[in-house]
Amino acid sequence: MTILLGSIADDYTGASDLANTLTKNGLRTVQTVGIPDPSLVLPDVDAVVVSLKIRSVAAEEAVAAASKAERWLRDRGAAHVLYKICSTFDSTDQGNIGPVTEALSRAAGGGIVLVTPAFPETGRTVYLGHLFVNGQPLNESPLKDHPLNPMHDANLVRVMARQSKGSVGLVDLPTVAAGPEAVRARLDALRAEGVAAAIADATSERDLETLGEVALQTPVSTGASGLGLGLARAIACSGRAAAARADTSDAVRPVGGLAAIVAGSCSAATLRQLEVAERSMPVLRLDTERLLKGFDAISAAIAWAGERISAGPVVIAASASPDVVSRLQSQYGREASGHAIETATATIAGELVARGVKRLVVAGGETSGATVDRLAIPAFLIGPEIAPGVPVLRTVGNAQGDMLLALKSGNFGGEDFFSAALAMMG
Ligand SMILES: Nc1ncnc2c1ncn2[C@@H]1O[C@H](COP(=O)(O)OP(=O)(O)OP(=O)(O)O)[C@@H](O)[C@H]1O
Ligand SMILES: O=C(O)[C@@H](O)C(=O)CO
Repeated sequence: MTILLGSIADDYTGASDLANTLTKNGLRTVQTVGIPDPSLVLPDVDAVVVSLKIRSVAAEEAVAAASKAERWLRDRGAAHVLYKICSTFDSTDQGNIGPVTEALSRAAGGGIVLVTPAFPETGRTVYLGHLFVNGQPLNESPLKDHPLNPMHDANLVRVMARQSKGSVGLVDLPTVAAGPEAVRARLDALRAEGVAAAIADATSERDLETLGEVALQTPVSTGASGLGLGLARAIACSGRAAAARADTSDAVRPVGGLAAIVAGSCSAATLRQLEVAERSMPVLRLDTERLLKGFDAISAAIAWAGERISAGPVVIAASASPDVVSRLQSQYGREASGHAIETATATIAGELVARGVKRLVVAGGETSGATVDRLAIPAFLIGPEIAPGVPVLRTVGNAQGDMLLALKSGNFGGEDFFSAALAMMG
């Protein structure tokens, strides 16, 4: 297998979002969880998205894991590697977008890296280096209250510079609108000034096609699914992708079994989706305060689910509003509370699967990462899209046999996302 496009995603939901975009834009794609074991049989594909869980770990750890994945992808022929970050640029002043981007660029021999989290289909646009989320500047959007990395600055040139050793420049919208030649000329000029990374504006798919065409001729880029769209279309236009079109129908063959939803995302979209789910499904709200005090919330949740799940899907959620989250964090610490709750939600998901759940929806990037690790799933085939950025996934190579999953990024999906997902999972 020769990979036309390699990607390293900093979390698992982001990986499935990207894999969905690449598939929709003509690349046969597989999502692996970490670097696959050599014994894992992968289908013949154009693109591999290696999912890592490195968004919120120490920068050195993120760099080490991403560097290993880059080596693996390059050894399989990937001439371009996209570092998939969140479309809301989730990170802190310590990283990890800057340090990982710099490490990947160094490994590829240096040069300027094009960076854009723009993903207009989900309302993420970048203008004059400022990120907007559904029309609101990042720092005024719900991301200001993110439990792990609250975003307080919409100026990505500044945000990226604070977490990078090299300097950061801007490719502005008029330049992008002028087309690939203008973007190349701007990157050359920035490189001559010693700039190591350039935030690129984009507000439309056309801008992303321009950026994808330019990025594809460089070894590394950093961005969200929008840049993936540009890269995929550039590869498809070059005629290098296999004649066989990406087909998602096989991935949703029925798997039977029970269905459940586990949510650890405290994002505004998830909170609304849970309210709506409460009208049609049993929803258990975990008492996270008691959980952190040592109460066995896991056994209680499993017992609760056991009484209901044979009658239909159940929802178990740790999710809470920003004021409740910040109260808990001030008492137990941001990392400690996040980690303890992720472990609890993943354990609950694992117990539900052990009791016959085969169709599972998980809300939240960190929550999905902990759950997929707990289930030891090595890879996913990409099924049809439930909502922009969220496909149905079919497990590959896991001990439980074929399962269907949906890993929902916190802010993705309409208010009826949960029932829409379950309807597509049979
Ligand atoms: N009630 C709560 N109080 C404090 N923290 C919570 C609570 N419920 C969940 N958490 C933690 O909040 C974090 C939510 O992050 P997660 O990445 O899962 O969701 P998200 O940020 O909405 O999703 P994404 O990263 O895809 O945008 C997790 O660490 C989770 O354990
Ligand atoms: O880009 C996004 O917004 C998502 O794929 C994601 O990474 C959220 O975790």
